Amino acid sequence: MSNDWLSKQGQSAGGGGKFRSGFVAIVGRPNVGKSTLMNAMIGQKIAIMSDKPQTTRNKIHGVYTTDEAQIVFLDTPGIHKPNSKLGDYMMKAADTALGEVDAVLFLADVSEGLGGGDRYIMERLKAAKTPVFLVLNKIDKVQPEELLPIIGQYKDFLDFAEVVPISALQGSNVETLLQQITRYLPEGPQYYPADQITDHPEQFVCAEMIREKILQLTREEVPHSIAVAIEDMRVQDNGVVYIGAVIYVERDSQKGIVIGKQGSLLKEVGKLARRDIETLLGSKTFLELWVKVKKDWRNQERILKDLGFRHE
Ligand SMILES: Nc1nc2c(ncn2[C@@H]2O[C@H](COP(=O)(O)OP(=O)(O)OP(=O)(O)O)[C@@H](O)[C@H]2O)c(=O)[nH]1
Repeated sequence: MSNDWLSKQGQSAGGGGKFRSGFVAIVGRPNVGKSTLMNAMIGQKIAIMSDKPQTTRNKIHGVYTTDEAQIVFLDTPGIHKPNSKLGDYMMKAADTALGEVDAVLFLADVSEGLGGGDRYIMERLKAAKTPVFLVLNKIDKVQPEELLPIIGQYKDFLDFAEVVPISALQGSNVETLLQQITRYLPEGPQYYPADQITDHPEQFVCAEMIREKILQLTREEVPHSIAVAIEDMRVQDNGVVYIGAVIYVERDSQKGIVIGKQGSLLKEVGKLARRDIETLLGSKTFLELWVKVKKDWRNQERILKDLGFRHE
């Protein structure tokens, strides 16, 4: 099955004139709101969101298109020091993203203050030749007069091309941010059709939606050792999309938690995920879920590749 099996047909590119386009990376330590911002800008749920750190593991391209410009966003994995092979993959993906872009959005959580994680990332950004924006998120959590001194702390560390305070959750200043980014893009073609919001295969997005529901419904320490693989995805004769997905956990005890009493938790995961997937695909969906134990999958290269983690 090809990856773009559900992709919409391309539209004609955005003509000549002064059309601007380019690639923009979003970096920031875990939980600063990268996925929330991506969703606020693109206006559709494409990146997994949770209140647990380090859940954005793959690069997700979100594409924002207007009559004048197209911005292709790379949602980089949370940058952190690698402690397993999975960490290695994340670091490489992030570095690749930084080398290819027209601008970098460094997202920071204004309510948490400048921490070691922020410094670590800014240190790496110092080497970047591309303009770096300081995007201070979660301004809804602080008083306006607190903002300026905080901005000062960050500016002492790095020379930012622009500073834009926002609330991704409430959508404040997100429009301004998009306008500012557009000013930094070169003249260029429309890379993607206007109705395309992500160039990731729908399979990946569906798997992330399932993962998101598990994270929401399990309060235990299970989530970090969970991966979801879509094994089968096809349109049936009756027009219903069939999806078969396997949830990988590391231990039998985790399997029990994910399944729940008499399958209750898994059933709820399926119900909630199906709702989101139907909205994404715009068609009725039949979702079947299995839970399998794969010991220490995070350190097994082959399984990582099967699950779609790749060096590029
Ligand atoms: N109050 C407030 N909360 C926010 C805002 N933006 C994001 N959040 C919350 O912060 C938490 C983390 O947001 P995510 O978008 O998942 O963060 P992330 O940076 O993508 O996290 P990783 O996937 O771990 O890299 C969620 O609970 C969001 O609802 C904001 O502007 N204001």
